[in-house]
Order: sequence, then structure tokens, then C-alpha cells
Amino acid sequence: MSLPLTEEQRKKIEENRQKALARRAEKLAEQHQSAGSGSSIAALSSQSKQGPSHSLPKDSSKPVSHGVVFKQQKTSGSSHGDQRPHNPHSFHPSTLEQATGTWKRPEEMPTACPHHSPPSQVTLAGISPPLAQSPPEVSNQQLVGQGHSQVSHGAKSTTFDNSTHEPLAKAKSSQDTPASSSGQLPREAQLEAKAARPSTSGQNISDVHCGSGSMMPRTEGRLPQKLGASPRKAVSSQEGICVRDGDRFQVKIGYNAELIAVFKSLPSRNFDPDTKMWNFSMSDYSALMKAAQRLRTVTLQPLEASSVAQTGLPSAPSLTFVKGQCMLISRARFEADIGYSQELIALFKQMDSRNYDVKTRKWSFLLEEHNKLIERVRCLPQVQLSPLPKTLTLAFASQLEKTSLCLTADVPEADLSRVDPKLVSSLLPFQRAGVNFAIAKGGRLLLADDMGLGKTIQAICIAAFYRKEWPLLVVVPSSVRFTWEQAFLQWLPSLNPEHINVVVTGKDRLTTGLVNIVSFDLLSKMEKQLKTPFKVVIIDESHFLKNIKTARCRAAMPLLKMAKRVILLSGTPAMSRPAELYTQIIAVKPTFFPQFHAFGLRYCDAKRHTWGWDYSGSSNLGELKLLLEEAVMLRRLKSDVLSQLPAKQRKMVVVAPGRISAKARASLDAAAKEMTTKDNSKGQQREALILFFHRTAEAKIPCVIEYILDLLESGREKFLVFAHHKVVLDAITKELERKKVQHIRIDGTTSSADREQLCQQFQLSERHAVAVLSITAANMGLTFSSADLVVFAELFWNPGVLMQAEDRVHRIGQSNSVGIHYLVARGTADDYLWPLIQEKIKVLGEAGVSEANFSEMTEATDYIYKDPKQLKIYDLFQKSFEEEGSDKDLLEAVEAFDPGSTSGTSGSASGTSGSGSQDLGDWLDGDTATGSPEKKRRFEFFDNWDSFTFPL
Ligand SMILES: Nc1ncnc2c1ncn2[C@@H]1O[C@H](COP(=O)(O)OP(=O)(O)OP(=O)(O)O)[C@@H](O)[C@H]1O
Repeated sequence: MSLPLTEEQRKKIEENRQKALARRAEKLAEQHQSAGSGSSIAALSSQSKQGPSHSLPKDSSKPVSHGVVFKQQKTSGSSHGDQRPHNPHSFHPSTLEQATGTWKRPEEMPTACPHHSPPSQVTLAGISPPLAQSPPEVSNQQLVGQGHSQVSHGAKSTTFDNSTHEPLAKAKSSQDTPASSSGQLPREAQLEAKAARPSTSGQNISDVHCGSGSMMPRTEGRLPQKLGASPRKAVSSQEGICVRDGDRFQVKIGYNAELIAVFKSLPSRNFDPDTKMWNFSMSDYSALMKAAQRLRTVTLQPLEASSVAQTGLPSAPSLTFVKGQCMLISRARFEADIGYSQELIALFKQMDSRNYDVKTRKWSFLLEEHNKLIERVRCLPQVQLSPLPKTLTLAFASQLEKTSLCLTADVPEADLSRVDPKLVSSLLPFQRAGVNFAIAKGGRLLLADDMGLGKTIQAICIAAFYRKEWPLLVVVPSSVRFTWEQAFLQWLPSLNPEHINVVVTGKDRLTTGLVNIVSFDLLSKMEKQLKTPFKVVIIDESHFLKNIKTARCRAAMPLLKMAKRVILLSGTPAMSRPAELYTQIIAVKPTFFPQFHAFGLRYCDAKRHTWGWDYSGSSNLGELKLLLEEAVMLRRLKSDVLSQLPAKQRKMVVVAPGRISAKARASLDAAAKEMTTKDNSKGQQREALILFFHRTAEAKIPCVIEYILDLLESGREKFLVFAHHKVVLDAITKELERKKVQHIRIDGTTSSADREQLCQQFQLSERHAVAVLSITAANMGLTFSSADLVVFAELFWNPGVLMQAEDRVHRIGQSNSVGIHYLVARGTADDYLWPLIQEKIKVLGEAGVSEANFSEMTEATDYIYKDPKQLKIYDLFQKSFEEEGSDKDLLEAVEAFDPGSTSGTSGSASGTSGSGSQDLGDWLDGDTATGSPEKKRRFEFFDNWDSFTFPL
């Protein structure tokens, strides 16, 4: 094995090589001067005196040009000041790099570079493509001599403005290089030539163009030769341009023997000794262009389309390489997003379903013509039009194969006769449509209805349709495990309650029930149990799976792949960017975009950086929306179905009893016992009741905080949280401060002026915000109509007060159906307060002075009547809260027990400034603390999401 060269040795070798190459170039120049012949070597030598040549050395084994484009030197030394080095010795990469500023190191080269590609087309001066056409990446050479930035448009520019032509005109006056007998030597200052710069890096021909900074088109194995098209141009072919000159046209190009032979074959040829350029009649234009196209060493830019049109002659085939892709624009049509090419347009015009959009200046076609178009375009050597990705052609297979136009997807009515009639008859029309959609999709979908539209009832119905395939797995945020249990009990009376298994700890079994409900975090801790595949899986708040790297996602994805039915639920499937949708898409359709990178390139505006790829952007959202709607997702906004919704949607959220610590449980039990102690006086009983109420507040704090954090993580932007006890209000505000969530707080200590100002602050807040409000101090006189969700962290015995509190959002100015969530904890005072409240509302409803739709939730707490002790406590609650003037007395008693709970003691706090306050871990056990990850950037994409998903 030989030793590697030292840096110094390498430098020396390189220097020597440079010298040898320079000597060779000088020698060639001398040869040319003495011979004056029309050979390409002569041309090179001629240019070597002035600078780089247009031509490549014939011997391709010798070092080749780097394809660097230089402005031709002016020997006159005019004020145009050609700063190109006169001596080939100076053609060093570093010189070029400085001179042009666009030199690229190999590692910066476009990925397309290694492919053998058609030559970069120096300019598109002869073509006036529609401005709005997205420019091909391959158009312009970017390396030009100093002072000629007008031709360095960057890879994306295809158009030339008038200024581009200006130097062309000026150049006519500087023709001081002697012409050979058979043709003029390159001298036109406006023409860019490839530099005959010796290779210093061992780059191959492909690299040459990369080095020039040109974005080379990828041909991806589509060899023109194969298709019988014209042979591929040499990588460093000589570029020239056709220019109108009265009723004739000139060809501006450096010396090229083959081309001169062509010139000489044309009947109308004429050589102008003054300009030293060949010119022709327009009748020879077509023949010349066709002949030039066959020459490997020449790339001739055609005349501007307008010039050709004036003559009434058929235009010459375009020599410009254009590259683009097909994009879906509707369920039935796709468009070609590609630069201008005459040949391509001619082809487009042959398609039956063609349509040209004058606004976007793009052509579109019916999907059924997609394959035909792509096949035909493949025969155009200068055009690369990428077809729609396979995922799209699969998703829209029926449209691709269709012979007639059908713009709407017909969803058949599902046969729900096997599902509990109670559930089926309760479905609102849009919910029924959702169930139909899901079943039409084989039970795999992302149900992305807006929050509060009843995704739970729809999911249960869809799952119940596949009941034969159960056991069912339901993965949910831990704060709503028991709410899901209640929902199953409520909507599926046929389901034996004992067949519902709510997994509470990591030690529980995941498969004991017919319906198994588990939190995301516990799921990731139950790896061993996940080996048993579930055929039917519901994932609530499926955006919790947006990050493939998380343990919850890693645990869930294999399950979802194996499952036959996958029902994902999320009101906010992506909150920041389309990348967040990827896992949910492949969870529903594992065959879609097997590689994230392909998805990222198309929909995440993927960008390569030195550190890797950045997928945080978004692109082609219209197409992504179509794809999702066609194959993956159903999303309805509240505004879409408002007429079907009740003005208020109340929901009892059964908070997890597992969150209540042993200490809090013991305090609760002691307080409950006190209430049922015989011989206690009425005053003592009431005291015990107040203590029980207070202990309930303390015990619920972890559940309440967990629920609020889950709401925030689920994208709920603005909501109110009502609580009664100061200890609860304090805990919530502390946590919001700690998480830096913008919030306001209004309690009994808040002055009237501050109340109004805080209210305004909340109303006008554009981003997420939480209003933490005291049930007794902020239940009236305030408007929070910019929110549409109210959470009751605590229950209060007077339903009138609760309803007033609800109406802070449900009032004039509110255009949405509002959600009201009551957090109810089992084994606490809530067991008594909740039925008591419902009972009172029912009575008021019957009397016509109140709504009575709490009744749907009564079943959830029926169990309390089974225990005589509980019955006794319930009686006590009833008596205490129903006595004349009880509210005032009770409030005073509560206040005495928990100073600040009714009037509050902490001043109104607002804003996000939070100090490191008490850790959530104080309130929550381990599972919960890890269950609510740090709030990151969210909401931004959700805004866009709505606008692109449901255009107004
Ligand atoms: N058809 C219906 N009949 C009676 N109640 C319904 C119906 N649909 C939904 N609800 C009630 O509306 C409330 C909101 O429903 P649900 O919690 O399923 O909404 P969601 O879409 O899951 O909202 P989020 O995204 O906020 O979780 C619940 O109390 C639910 O019981």
C-alpha cells in the first residue's frame, strides 16, 4: 500500500501540472497563429491569447475545461474593462472563484451533477418564455466574467431583460481579432465562452459543469439516443445565438469548424467581413437550426419567438432544456409546472383535455391523460417533465383510468344495522357522513373534524361496525381515559361494562378487555404486550404521534401497521408544519410515501444545508390537501356544520382517579367519614361538608393541570378555566406561568378597572391564551366571546352560577357552538355535586327556565346511589345546598376554611412572565409529568391548515 502524498507534494505536483498546461496552451496558440486554419485547435489557440476558448481540446483524455464562462476579452482595452486574465496561468480555481463569486466546491454542487447531462444552455436570449412559468433549474450558466452580472441570473432565471442585449450591441464595435479565412474568431464581447482552464482537481466532465455553478438537468437515464432523438450535446459545447438583422438573421458564435461547414451549405449564406459574422435569409433558419441541433459541439439559441413569428416561418425546434413536474390541481386535473418549450407547447396542444390558464400561465389536463402526456414528453430530448408521484397516481387511480369526468367522490351509505341503535340514531347528519366515509375507506382514516364536533361518537360507531374484529385498542391522552370509558358506556349499551379495560398502570394487562383503553405514555411502556396485534385501533389526539422519534410514536406505529382498521382522531392534525402529518398519513396508508424524504421534498419544501436536510417548510399544500382528502382524511369545521350543532355542547370529563395521591385520598375519606358520623350537629356536618369540598379541590389539582396541558397540546388556543378554590386557581396560574402560556386571572381581588382591561387583553389576544377565572367572582358581567371553550376545573352547587359562567363565551359575538367541559373526579365531592346539579337543572328545565341537556350525562354517576353511606352524603349535600340562603352561608364557610377562595387574595396576574415555580411533579405522579411534553411552536400551521384545508 503506497503512502498518501503530503500536502506539499500535492501542491508541487499541481503547480507542475499547471505549468505544463499553460505551456501547452501557449503552444497551441502559436500553432493557431502560424496556421490560421479553421480547426478547433486554432480557435483555442487564438482564444488562449485572449482568454478562454469556446472549444474543448479534441483529446478528451487531456485536461478539460471547467466550463467556466468568461466574457471575451477586448483587446482595445475599452472602458468595459475586461478583467479576465490574459494569461492561461491565471486560470486558477481560486482566481475564478474570486472573479465570479459563484464557484462551487464539489461538495456544494447540485446533486444532479454526477449525472451525465445535456449541456447547460448559456442563455435563453432567443426565447421569451411566459414570465410566470416556473423557470427550469437548468437554464443559465452562472459563472461569468466580472462586470457581466447581467447574464448571471441564477439557476432559476430563464428570461432576459433588455439589458442583456445591450452589450451585444456594444460588442459589435469591438472586432479587433483577426478572422480566419474560413470564419470569424470569437471576439464578441457579449458572448460567453467556456474557459480553457486546465483542470486542477481531477474533475470529470460532469464535474466541470457543476464547477461552473450551472444547475445541470438530471436526465435520469432518459437518453435521447435511445429514443431516437438528436444526439446529446458535448458537455462543453459551444454556445451561440441567432439574432434578427433586418429581414435576415445573424449567428453570433465563436469559431466552430463543423458549424462553418453547415453555414457554407446554406444557399443564402453571406459573410460580413466588417462584423466578421455569417448571416442568412430567414428561409434558411429552420434548416440551420436543425443542422445545429445535430452538432454535438454547438448549442445555438434560437431567435426570439416574436422574431420568428414576424416572418411567418415555422419556428425552429427549441434547444432549451426545460425541466418541471406534474402537480395535482383538483381531483380531476393536473398541471405541468415547467418552463417554456415550443416543442412541449406543441405537444400540449395535442392533448384533448388541455386547458391554458392565462393567470398562472400553466397548462392543465385531465388525469386520464396523465400517462399519455408523460409518454409523449419522454420523446422530447430537451424536456424533462416528472410525472405525478406514485402515491398520487395510486390515490387517484380511478381518475387516471376514467374515461368520463366525475368530480365528486360518492360515498355509499354504510349498513349500520349491527351497531347499537342508540348510537346510530344519535348521530348528527354530518357524523353519519363521517362514519360512511370511514367505512368506504375500509376503516382506515384520519378523522380531523374540528374540536367538539363529536369525533368520539363517530369513532365508536366506526369501531362498532367492525365489532367482529375486536378486541379494540383505544390509545388516548391519559387525562381522558375515563371519559372514553364513559363514552363507550353511554353509546354502546350492548357492551358489557366489564368488558372495558382501562389500563391504569404499566403493570396492567393491555388485552384483558374487549375494549382496551390506554394512554400514549403507558403504551410506550408496554412493549412486550404489544406483540399481540389488535385488528381495530382508535388513536385519539393522533397528532401526539407527529414526531417519529418519540417513544409513544415508536410504540404505536408498528401496531397501526399491523391493524386492519385504524381510526385516527385529531382536531389539529398538524399544528406547525406539514411534516407533522407524515406519521399520521403512513399510519393510515403505510404504502404512501415509503420514504419521508420524498414527502419532504414535495410538501415540506425540503432544503439541504451543510448540516443536513431541513423539512420545516411547506410546499404544494394544495396538492397535499387533495391527496389527504382523497385517501386519508376527513375534516369538517364547526362553521361547515354549525346548523347541525347545539349552541352549547356540554361534556362531562371523568378525570383519572389514578392522579389522586394516596395522601389526598386519605384526606377525602376522612372528610367523607366525618360527614356520616352519627350525632354530629348540623354545624359539624356542614363543616365536614366544606372540608370534603376543599379536599376535593386539592385532590383534583393534578388532574386539572394535566387536562389543561393536554388541551394546550391539542391546539386549543383560547379557553376559560373556572375554579372556585384559591388553591386551584393558584396551581393553574403557576403552571401556566411555568409553561409560559399567556393567561389572565380574574378573582375576587381584581379591581373593576383591571377586570375590564384583562378581559380586553384576552379578547384581543391573537394567539393562545387561558383565562383563569373564579366561579363566584367572574361569572357575570364579562365577555369572552373570542373563546369557544369553557372548562370547569371544579363543580359548584348552584347551577345558575355555572350557567352564568358558561355564558361568558356563549353570548352575542359568539358565532361558534361552544364547548363546556366539566371535570368530574370519582370518589370526591363531585360524586354528589354532579347529580345534584343535574337534578336542579332538570327541574329548572321542566319549568322552562333553563336548558335541560345535562341529562345525557346522568348515567355516568348513577352508581353513587348504590351505597347507603353515599346516599347519606348526597342527602346532606342536597339539604345543605337547597336551604334558603345556603349559598351565602356556604360561601362564608368556604371562605373561612380557604381564605381567598371566594374573594381571592392574589392580585390579578397576567402575561407570560413566569418564574420557576412549583414543579408539576408536586401535583402529578411520574406518568403524568412525562405525559405532557414541553409546549413547542404550535398553532402557526394550524392557522394555515384551516385556510388551505377549507378555503372560504
Ligand atoms: N350526536 C351526538 N349526540 C349527543 N351528544 C353528542 C353528539 N355528538 C357529540 N356529542 C357531545 O358533544 C361533546 C363533544 O364531543 P367530543 O368530545 O366527541 O368532541 P371531539 O370532536 O372529540 O372534540 P375534541 O377534539 O375537543 O376532543 C361530547 O359531550 C359529546 O358527547
